[in-house]
Amino acid sequence: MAKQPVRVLVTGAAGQIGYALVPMIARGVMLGPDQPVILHMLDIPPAAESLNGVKMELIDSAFPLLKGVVATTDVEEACKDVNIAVMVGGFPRKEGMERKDVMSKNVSIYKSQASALEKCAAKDVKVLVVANPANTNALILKEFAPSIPDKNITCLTRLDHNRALGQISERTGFQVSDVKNVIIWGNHSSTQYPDVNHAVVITPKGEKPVREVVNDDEWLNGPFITTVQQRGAAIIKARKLSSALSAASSACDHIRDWVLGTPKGTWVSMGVLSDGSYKVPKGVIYSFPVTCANGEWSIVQGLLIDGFSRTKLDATADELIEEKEMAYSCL
Ligand SMILES: NC(=O)C1=CN([C@@H]2O[C@H](COP(=O)(O)OP(=O)(O)OC[C@H]3O[C@@H](n4cnc5c(N)ncnc54)[C@H](O)[C@@H]3O)[C@@H](O)[C@H]2O)C=CC1
Ligand SMILES: O=C([O-])CC(=O)C(=O)O
Repeated sequence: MAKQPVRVLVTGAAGQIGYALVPMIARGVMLGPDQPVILHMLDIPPAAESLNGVKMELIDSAFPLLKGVVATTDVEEACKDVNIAVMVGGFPRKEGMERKDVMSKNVSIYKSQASALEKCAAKDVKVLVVANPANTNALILKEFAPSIPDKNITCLTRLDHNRALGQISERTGFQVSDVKNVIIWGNHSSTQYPDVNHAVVITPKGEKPVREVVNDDEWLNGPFITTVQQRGAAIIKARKLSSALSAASSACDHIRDWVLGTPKGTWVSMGVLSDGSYKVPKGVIYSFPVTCANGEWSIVQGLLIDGFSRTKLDATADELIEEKEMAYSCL
């Protein structure tokens, strides 16, 4: 029997991530090749014409899985009965800015859209915040949508996770699909900590630790970390626009693994509400290693954190606490 369509909201759908993301969703990249979808697209009134153009292109693409398109500038209409909400709407940073520099513009959007989601979305809606500062926007959304379960509100650090996999693949010559279990800890910002201490490469001789295969701790503890931390800025410098296709692709990875489960023996990175695991302060949305099954994520427990890592986990937590205070002062 054919599955019932899932309603997927994309906010900021007339923007550049939106333009890359909606065809991926309509093709089944996010929810699988047998899952029909109805796309809900929200943008602001000045972008209404452009949003309608995206709707026209979706119709013209004749995607077999796409069972309907709602394109609107009315936030409540956009949120009505949605099962999944990918929150991309907001202002991107420009060259020379840190992600928290767009805080005052973006957190107020997340406060008001939290109320619309709470009022109109399906009760078990799963929310992924992409717009920056992603962790803190997700936190604000959580605080102002108290009836949405905390575990249903997440932010995107999968792009950073995928960037780390890509760097290890480039360095070692192994396929990116043969590298697994890197971790992004903390904030989606330049303080994030890309950690390879538990990562492995699948080689013809079996699984080997990334540290052994790379055999260059100086690179792993220095340029590797800063390259991943600064990759967003490097893309902005090169494109004069922020990452769009990689952000869209990673957003699909995030939701797909959350809904359909992570492969056995593999974890991914997701920004989720801290429960105090790994001595991370409670009450911030922090990126952890997680596995997913039956539509729920769980933080991977019991990983050894050495002194170098401890300092880095704490520094990115401190920044999130500072961002939380800054966000409240903007509201
Ligand atoms: N977490 C991550 O890994 C990444 C996050 N980002 C962030 O994603 C966001 C979107 O980036 P782009 O698509 O490049 O920007 P963009 O400027 O091309 O698109 C943003 C869209 O949001 C719309 N918008 C603004 N306020 C809105 C509101 N209140 N409701 C609905 N829509 C609204 C704008 O009209 C625009 O169409 C930015 O905040 C960017 O920094 C970008 C890349 C990666
Ligand atoms: O860096 C930015 O502003 C956009 C972004 O979040 C990323 O590419 O990681």
